[in-house]
Amino acid sequence: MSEQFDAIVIGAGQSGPFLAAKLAGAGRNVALIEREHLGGTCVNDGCTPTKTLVASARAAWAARHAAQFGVMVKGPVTVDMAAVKARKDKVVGASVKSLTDWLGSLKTLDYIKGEGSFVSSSEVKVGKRVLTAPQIFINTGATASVPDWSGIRSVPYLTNTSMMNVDTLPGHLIIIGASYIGLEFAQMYARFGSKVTVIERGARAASREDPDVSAAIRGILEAEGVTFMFGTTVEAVAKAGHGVLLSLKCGERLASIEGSHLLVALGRTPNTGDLNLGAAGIETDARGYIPVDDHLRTKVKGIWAMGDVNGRGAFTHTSYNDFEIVADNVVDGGKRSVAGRIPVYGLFIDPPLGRIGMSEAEVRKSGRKALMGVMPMARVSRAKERGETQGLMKVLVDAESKQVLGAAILGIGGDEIVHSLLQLMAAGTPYTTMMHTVHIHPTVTELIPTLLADLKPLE
Ligand SMILES: Cc1cc2nc3c(=O)[nH]c(=O)nc-3n(C[C@H](O)[C@H](O)[C@H](O)COP(=O)(O)OP(=O)(O)OC[C@H]3O[C@@H](n4cnc5c(N)ncnc54)[C@H](O)[C@@H]3O)c2cc1C
Ligand SMILES: NC(=O)c1ccc[n+]([C@@H]2O[C@H](COP(=O)([O-])OP(=O)(O)OC[C@H]3O[C@@H](n4cnc5c(N)ncnc54)[C@H](O)[C@@H]3O)[C@@H](O)[C@H]2O)c1
Repeated sequence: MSEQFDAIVIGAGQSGPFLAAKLAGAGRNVALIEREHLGGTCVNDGCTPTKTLVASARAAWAARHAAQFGVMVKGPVTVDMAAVKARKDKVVGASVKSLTDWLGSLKTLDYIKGEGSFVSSSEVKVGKRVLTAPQIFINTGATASVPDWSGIRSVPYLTNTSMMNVDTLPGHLIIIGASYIGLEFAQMYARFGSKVTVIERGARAASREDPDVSAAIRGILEAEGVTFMFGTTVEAVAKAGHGVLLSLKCGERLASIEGSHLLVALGRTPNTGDLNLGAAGIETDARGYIPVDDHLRTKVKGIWAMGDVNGRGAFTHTSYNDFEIVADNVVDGGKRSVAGRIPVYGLFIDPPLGRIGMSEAEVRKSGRKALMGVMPMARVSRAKERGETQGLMKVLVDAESKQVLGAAILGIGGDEIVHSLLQLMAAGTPYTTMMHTVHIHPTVTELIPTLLADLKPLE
């Protein structure tokens, strides 16, 4: 006998729990199915713990550089990795608890621990239970991809998930992949005191960024002792003592490298393999994502897909925005759409990168007439006063409409400051409005009008 609900949510990532709560708040009977931890990747082994660790790494950096500010720290600065992990666990634990308490307080929400899989387009199995509902929402997220290199299964490699259990200092951490995950962990562990080598098959770090931004990111990390090996792929992996030995190919040249720990950070695979989607009549695309329309509906009536699993975003804020769109449409009778969502994200190295809209490369490819301004952070008073002048600011605007097309702010506060340009973009306000507004001194944002006053045609 199946159990009847008004709605079923599979996966408790960054949209599922909020949608389940919204539906329950509207008086609907909802089943929320989660096989691991409430809050999914972001809370348990993604944003929250990594940014907590980044904060510990920043404290280590500040203590080591205190003398440069006239502050004397006696003796060598050491990092207690068990205490770092305990602090991280506390922050994560509090977040999971508050989510658990909140969801537990909702009377028509049934939280079911287990793995959900489709039996038909209106039925989902969890353990021995079969649930049925006219509306089913998938929010199953993604997991670290693991390559099929020879020997990989015989070594204790790490992913972003198992990294969360590390409570000792790796002697030499080798990271494969120089993108968001690899770069954040690289700087963090270099600051904790590990030797860090990053291996990347492409030619630069953060290759989705423009070459000047990539080069500045590389410079920041190299200055802190991180070694990069570009144009390099792993051929095989083997155990070596307590660590790992990697056989590498750098162009035509063969090489090897030995490390105490290996972190694999080369992308994520959507969690669709366990859902038995065929029973619901849903097919994934070639990379395993669930195709959706602009309202996040799958091709099967009554089934939606939100978050990383739909391939329309790969961030917590995009997953949460998926919840807002679906909730508005399904509960409040709205017509919101994902079309036109401005791409925004941060890279949380220190100083961070804040990114909105199009890159220079994307603007060039679009062929439109544009203006661009670039300013090194070394020109910003606040950066000089703080003694942190690495990075650059870059803004692109449409030459005719004067609207902001995109921006990259790599520097102190870059992740926050870039939002001022985001609001101009969202409101369709010409950049000249910001140029003519008085800003607070001394801030980083006060230099954006100066940057805008010096825009040059993109040749
Ligand atoms: C190391 C790291 C750092 C990150 N940092 C940031 C950051 O700073 N900012 C940012 O915006 N994004 C960041 N991200 C990305 C962000 O974590 C994800 O985009 C975000 O979690 C959205 O995921 P989601 O809602 O799609 O699902 P997820 O958070 O992945 O959750 C999906 C949930 O579904 C469950 N599940 C899967 N299959 C089933 C099933 N069959 N039955 C039941 N349950 C199931 C899983 O157990 C999981 O709990 C980071 C990611 C990583 C890995
Ligand atoms: N700050 C943030 O918001 C944040 C932080 C961490 C993760 N995330 C999310 O997690 C997702 C995954 O991040 P990621 O860094 O794992 O992956 P990614 O897909 O962004 O980058 C993977 C990198 O690994 C390289 N690579 C792939 N195969 C390789 C190989 N065999 N040898 C050497 N290099 C190889 C690629 O060239 C690329 O540079 C991102 O898309 C992002 O959405 C976001």
